[in-house]
Amino acid sequence: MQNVELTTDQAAISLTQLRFSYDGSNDVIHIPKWALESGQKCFVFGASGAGKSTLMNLMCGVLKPTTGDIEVFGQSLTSMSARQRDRFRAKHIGVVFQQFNLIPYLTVADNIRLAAWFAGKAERAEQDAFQQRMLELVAALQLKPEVLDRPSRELSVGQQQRVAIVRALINQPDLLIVDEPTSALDSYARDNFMKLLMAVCDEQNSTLLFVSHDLSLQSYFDVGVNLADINCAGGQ
Ligand SMILES: Nc1ncnc2c1ncn2[C@@H]1O[C@H](COP(=O)(O)OP(=O)(O)OP(=O)(O)O)[C@@H](O)[C@H]1O
Repeated sequence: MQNVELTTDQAAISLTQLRFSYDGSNDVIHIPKWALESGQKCFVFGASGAGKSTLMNLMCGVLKPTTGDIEVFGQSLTSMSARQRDRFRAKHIGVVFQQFNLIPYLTVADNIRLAAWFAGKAERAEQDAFQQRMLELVAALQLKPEVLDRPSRELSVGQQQRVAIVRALINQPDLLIVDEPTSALDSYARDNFMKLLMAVCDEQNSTLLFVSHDLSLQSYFDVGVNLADINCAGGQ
């Protein structure tokens, strides 16, 4: 898995006979076939408990399928070890989890640097170009540069959300996967956030997979998928 160059002319995500269960017997996910084209912005929606977070965790390699295959830009996550998947994710996939997963006592800048560190680019995190890109992304997401020196626990939920996006984008991921990030925001802040997210993805040529139960967000995306339409397990 070392230094694999991804070919972005193929599907960004390809699922084949994908099954997953938490208890070893009841499938939460069973998707016979599904693919997302490279460069698309895809909205995956479904009711609470439908399996959205589970699917997202499978696609980014945090969970391993019970059976079936997941390919990301032609690389099979299922044939990788847990360590290889972690490294692959750090290099190629930006992930924003529901709870953002920022380390509360670290400054915002250090939280962002960690992403470079996990991608095996620790020295890059100390370089001027990295600092510059961090400032550009912070500005693009309408955060003040002073925020970089504050512990992340001091930030509002909306600010933490935007920091989580900066951290997910700092390694210029080929694929950005975002889980339900707008639920804590009011409708004005949400609209603003969505426009910023789309602009930054366009600028970086990142394929976007965005998971939510909020159907009103669908208009921002090229493709909308109701999880119930592709998931034969049907969720709970
Ligand atoms: N760690 C876990 N162990 C066992 N069951 C789980 C676990 N995580 C989720 N589940 C179950 O799997 C099903 C799908 O959950 P999941 O969190 O993927 O749904 P979701 O669509 O993301 O829901 P929500 O919109 O409420 O976040 C649910 O029935 C849930 O109870």
